[in-house]
Amino acid sequence: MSEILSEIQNVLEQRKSADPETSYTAQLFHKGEDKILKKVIEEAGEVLMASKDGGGEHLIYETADLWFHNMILLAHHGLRVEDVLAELARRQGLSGLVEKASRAEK
Ligand SMILES: N=c1c2ncn([C@@H]3O[C@H](COP(=O)(O)OP(=O)(O)OP(=O)(O)O)[C@@H](O)[C@H]3O)c2ncn1[C@@H]1O[C@H](COP(=O)(O)O)[C@@H](O)[C@H]1O
Repeated sequence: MSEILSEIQNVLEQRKSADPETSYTAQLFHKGEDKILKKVIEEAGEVLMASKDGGGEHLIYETADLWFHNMILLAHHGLRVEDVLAELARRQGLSGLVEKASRAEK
């Protein structure tokens, strides 16, 4: 896994028990799931707007916000980035169209 994702994830784990007065992340954990979900949706909307504005640096910035808040949501549920990467690895080489067709057969 990318070193930066790993480092951020370690910080997130530490922030679960940190003082909300001193950390944005600790504030979100303290406010709980609904606030974290609200941020994920808000950041997804900002990604949409950045794309419609032409992408570029703005899209990179908003995508970083979205990924970061999604990592907080995973951590809230006791999940890790490695879990998502493992799922992506499992799907590697499996065409999305083939996977969709296999679901339709069930
Ligand atoms: N990568 C990030 C990161 N990306 C975005 N953000 C924050 O996420 C927020 C983005 O949401 P908005 O723009 O809507 O900001 P806002 O208006 O302050 O948010 P609301 O009041 O609306 O909730 C901003 O406050 C950003 O500073 C981040 N805050 C922290 N990190 C990482 O997390 C680490 C720990 O941060 P703290 O827990 O704050 O020490 C940092 O060292 C960084 O590595």
